[in-house]
Amino acid sequence: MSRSENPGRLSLDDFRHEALDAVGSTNTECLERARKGALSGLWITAVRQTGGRGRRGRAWFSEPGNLYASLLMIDPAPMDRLGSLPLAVAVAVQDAVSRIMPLDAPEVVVKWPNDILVDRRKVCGILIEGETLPDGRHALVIGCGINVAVAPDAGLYPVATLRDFGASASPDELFAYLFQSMAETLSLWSRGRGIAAVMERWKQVAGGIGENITVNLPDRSISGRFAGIDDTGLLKLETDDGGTRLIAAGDVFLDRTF
Ligand SMILES: O=C(O)CCCC[C@@H]1SC[C@@H]2NC(=O)N[C@@H]21
Repeated sequence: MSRSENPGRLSLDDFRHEALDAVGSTNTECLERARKGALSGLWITAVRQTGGRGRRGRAWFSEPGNLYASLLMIDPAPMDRLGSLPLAVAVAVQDAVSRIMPLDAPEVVVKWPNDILVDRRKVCGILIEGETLPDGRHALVIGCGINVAVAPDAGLYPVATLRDFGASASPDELFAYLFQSMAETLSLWSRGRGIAAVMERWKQVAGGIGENITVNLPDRSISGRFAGIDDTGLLKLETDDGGTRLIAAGDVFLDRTF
């Protein structure tokens, strides 16, 4: 397929990086750049953020020592394919983090859809935000906060730093791996047929498949057996009544060690 038939398709050459010292939020900065005409593939990193944002409107600890990085994408895929984007991002982050971990460290595991865990503790938060630009294009920003050296307690999940497991890489060194893995993974994902390969990789690095889990939905919690994901990245939950529910969004809690 030519680029004109699929304008969102990314190639490795589209990715570039701008490093800042302090910024309000790297996600906000990317969205502002998009409004001024920036193209897909722009990474903004910052040593610290003065207004770092987490999911559900929570603040995100953003002092120096951790990695704060956001990637801008413009119309990366048709809307019906975007549900798999958070899982593709998780695949790339899992790969980058794995590369800086010592060989004897516990495995780096993905918890649906895109939490990154080591020893069942969260080491990275991912916030994907989007907006429609005045010219009708859709900007998406993928924001990654990785606990390299500091792990503030978020209350919801146990947390850890990569240093806790003996990783000595700096935020800049980790970013070099993230830049590479995100470019490779998203270039593949942005070609329609590449999604299947990325979803297969997600299953290989996922924790808890086959185990009992609880999913907190906005209005209630449901428990069941985590039966994996469908082709579009939806979570398949087998419930006690014998049915299978497909879940698009929710907070997953693993009932057991994996
Ligand atoms: O709540 C979460 O788990 C998501 C946290 C995402 C934090 C990152 S840090 C870089 C980017 N800029 C922000 O303001 N948030 C994201």
